Amino acid sequence: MTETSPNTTAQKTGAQDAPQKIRITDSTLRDGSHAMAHRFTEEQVRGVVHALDAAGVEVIEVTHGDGLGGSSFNYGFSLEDDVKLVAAAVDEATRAKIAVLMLPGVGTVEDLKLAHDAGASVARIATHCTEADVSLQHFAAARDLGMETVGFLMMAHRIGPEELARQARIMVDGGAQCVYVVDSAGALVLGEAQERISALVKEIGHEAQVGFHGHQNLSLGVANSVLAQQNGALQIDGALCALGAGAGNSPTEVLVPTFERLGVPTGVDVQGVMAAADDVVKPFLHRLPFADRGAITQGYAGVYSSFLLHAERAAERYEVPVHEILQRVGEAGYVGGQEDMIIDVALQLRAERERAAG
Ligand SMILES: C[C@H](O)CC(=O)C(=O)O
Ligand SMILES: [Mn+2]
Repeated sequence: MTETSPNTTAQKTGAQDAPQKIRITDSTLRDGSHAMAHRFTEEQVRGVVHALDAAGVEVIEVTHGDGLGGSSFNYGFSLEDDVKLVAAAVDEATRAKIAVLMLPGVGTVEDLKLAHDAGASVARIATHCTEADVSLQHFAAARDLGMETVGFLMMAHRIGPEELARQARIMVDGGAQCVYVVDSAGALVLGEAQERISALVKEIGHEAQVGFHGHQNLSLGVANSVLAQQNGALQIDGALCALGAGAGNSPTEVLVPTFERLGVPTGVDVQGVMAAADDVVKPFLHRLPFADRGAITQGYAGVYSSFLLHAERAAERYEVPVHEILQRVGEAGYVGGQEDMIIDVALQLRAERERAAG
């Protein structure tokens, strides 16, 4: 069975059978880019890739937090060019595949080609959970380039399991070999993650794999990942030290020993991945991802995790509480790409406060 073979074993075997191996994708160098305000250096990228590769992590994602082409005024400028960092990661890895993320419209097929030329071999194409159809030409291009393809249905809490499964079907018909339930807001609570994974496995599991990408805003990233695996997910995302948007991602160094204790093979060395977190990532962090009031509000109100730093900056500038901004952003239902609306919300709150003060 190849790494990207469908979930057939998960569907056919009984509970007593040995669990199928899952694949961990580490997103420290992509989702973690949000938490680092996109300031990763080449030296940091090399250090993280070296440690993850040595520990046996099979896929390492390296891109601006908002994917290829994300370096911009709206999302935040990268310190280093994405393609340069991808090339450094490819150079450093001895066995891991290097993945890139792209959001159609933020990045283009041309960006994907450049990343592929630099050695990236996995294309993760992300859309809002209701917009899978915008990914079709990008899956086709990635397949033409010979890349492995993964679909990312972001903000998966916003629609029900059956509708999400229909969107996953669109991605698979377009060429995705795996589709992820992406809990961008860290808002899915246990059974809600489980139901979405089950619906996708039922719809696409005989043709493609299903994955889960969690955020820790309600501290459920690891628990939701376990439930995802138990319901047939074969690809799980994590990040060292949880480095990711909002309160961060499911920590890779917690996922690996947890799955080992559950008897689920990951192929990753427990001590190696714990050392990667402690010795390589922790020393360069200015702040550890943490479920503070802003991040918890994101999980509670269903707000895109990547909005956290944008909201914190607006809160400071317009002197309004960050959790109030995020609560309003959640009520308004803004999605990735609407970062500028955070300023609008902060200005509204500020005006309301001034009116109330007379
Ligand atoms: C572009 C986003 O950061 C993708 C992601 O990791 C998520 O939605 O979560
Ligand atoms: Mn994420």
